[in-house]
Amino acid sequence: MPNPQVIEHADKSELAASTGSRILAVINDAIENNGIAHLSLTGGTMGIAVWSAIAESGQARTIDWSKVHFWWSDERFVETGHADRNEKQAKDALLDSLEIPAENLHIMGASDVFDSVDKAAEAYTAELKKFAPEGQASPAFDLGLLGLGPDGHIASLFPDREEIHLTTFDSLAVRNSPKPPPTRVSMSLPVINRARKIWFLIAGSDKQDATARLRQAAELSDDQLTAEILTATPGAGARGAEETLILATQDAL
Ligand SMILES: O=C(O)[C@H](O)[C@@H](O)[C@H](O)[C@H](O)COP(=O)(O)O
Repeated sequence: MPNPQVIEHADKSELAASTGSRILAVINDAIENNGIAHLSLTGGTMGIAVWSAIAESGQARTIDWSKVHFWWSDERFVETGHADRNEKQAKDALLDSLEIPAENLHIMGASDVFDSVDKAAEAYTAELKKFAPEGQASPAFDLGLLGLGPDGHIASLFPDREEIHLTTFDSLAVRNSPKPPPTRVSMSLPVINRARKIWFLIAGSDKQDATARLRQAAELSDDQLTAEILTATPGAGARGAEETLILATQDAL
């Protein structure tokens, strides 16, 4: 896999606007080449800001949204409609205003739908499998978007814990998350990495330390990424098959 590349942006709004345009270009390409696009979304400030930027730009109308599938790399296990839900934030920012068939929105289970977070995680593993090519456990995403926490986490894979080391293509239940809310569902790293492109969206000076660690790891080949590096900075393990971009604001670098 090629090593991650850094692209610097002046500020959050430039990062959101330019990433929004890039996302639409990836979707167009995927539809042109394969007739379908699979995107894996993230929550977090920038993860939502890109959808608001697309909404403001008016560019959304250029896409046939019936051909686009939305997945989430993690979700908060709270009830449907709760303001903490990553899917709710993305819907409010843009998705609800588009003509997307309900079956294209692959939403991780909410606490009013599943009586345990384990069942919500199992259901997502099954949903991924349903859309996987023959012999695979999940679809290959055309694009996976990721935020990076100030501690170096991605999705709900946090430092100094076991989850980042899971090697199966599953979604997993996360309890006692250091970032609230405490109960979550997350894709495992192998599922996240089944992506042609992975883009980190990173803004703000509180991300400097984590971004520096990510950039250090970006110099390493896949074989050099040790368990120790992954434990300290889970984001270091995320790499797309064709491309990994660190799209960041100046103050995050
Ligand atoms: O569920 C979550 O909390 C997010 O998916 C998480 O992984 C987020 O992307 C990062 O924490 C960055 O968030 P910010 O962009 O808000 O700093």
